[in-house]
Amino acid sequence: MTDKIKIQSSTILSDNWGKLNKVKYDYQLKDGSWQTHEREVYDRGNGAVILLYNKVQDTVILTKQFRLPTWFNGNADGMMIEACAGLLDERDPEDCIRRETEEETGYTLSDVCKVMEVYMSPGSVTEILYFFVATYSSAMKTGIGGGLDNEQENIEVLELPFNDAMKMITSGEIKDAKTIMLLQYAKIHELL
Ligand SMILES: Nc1nc2c(ncn2[C@@H]2O[C@H](COP(=O)(O)OP(=O)(O)O[C@H]3O[C@H](CO)[C@@H](O)[C@H](O)[C@@H]3O)[C@@H](O)[C@H]2O)c(=O)[nH]1
Ligand SMILES: [Mg+2]
Repeated sequence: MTDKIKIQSSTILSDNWGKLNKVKYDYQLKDGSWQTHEREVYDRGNGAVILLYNKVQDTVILTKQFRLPTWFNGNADGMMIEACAGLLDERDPEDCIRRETEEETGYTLSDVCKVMEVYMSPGSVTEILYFFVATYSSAMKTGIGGGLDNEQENIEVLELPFNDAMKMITSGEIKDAKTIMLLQYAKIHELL
């Protein structure tokens, strides 16, 4: 914790699914002087995301689902193609992403590899996202996926050639940051 920050006040603007606070704080500059800032901070917890890849087939598993915030901001049908991801509960990120993968894609994984931790929107959202990769095969398919009915997820599971997925970044069909980061990670590290 830094001693360059002194919180003056924190006001809850919304406390529902996530918590939105307005925070007033003093921030010490390099020259030792202090400035007063006000920022809104949205806390909806942390998350985990995973790219499933198959070296033999050169394919990846992605998901497709409706994302309301994107529909409000230029995404005509609101559908997003994304790597499988979920919010963390009390379990650790690896346990969570294994469970999320089963729920959303129907695959039960063996080894998973954590590759990075990322603040996805550091100016306003507290979330850290834990990034994983894992190999999959048809033998690991133990369920139908699709997400939980009681969470109204309606997730479609896509199996795509890796090269097609990479081209979909350029074409704009894939516009989700975590998904682009994982596909590029796979390319840079020659996972497939
Ligand atoms: N009632 C209610 N339910 C919500 C709300 N927001 C989300 N939910 C429910 O909570 C579920 C969360 O599903 P997860 O699979 O656990 O999370 P995610 O939405 O896929 O989150 C992942 O992607 C996000 C966006 O990229 C990431 O921010 C997050 O860390 C994670 O990786 C959603 O499907 C939806 O049913 C809300 O405001 N109100
Ligand atoms: Mg999800």
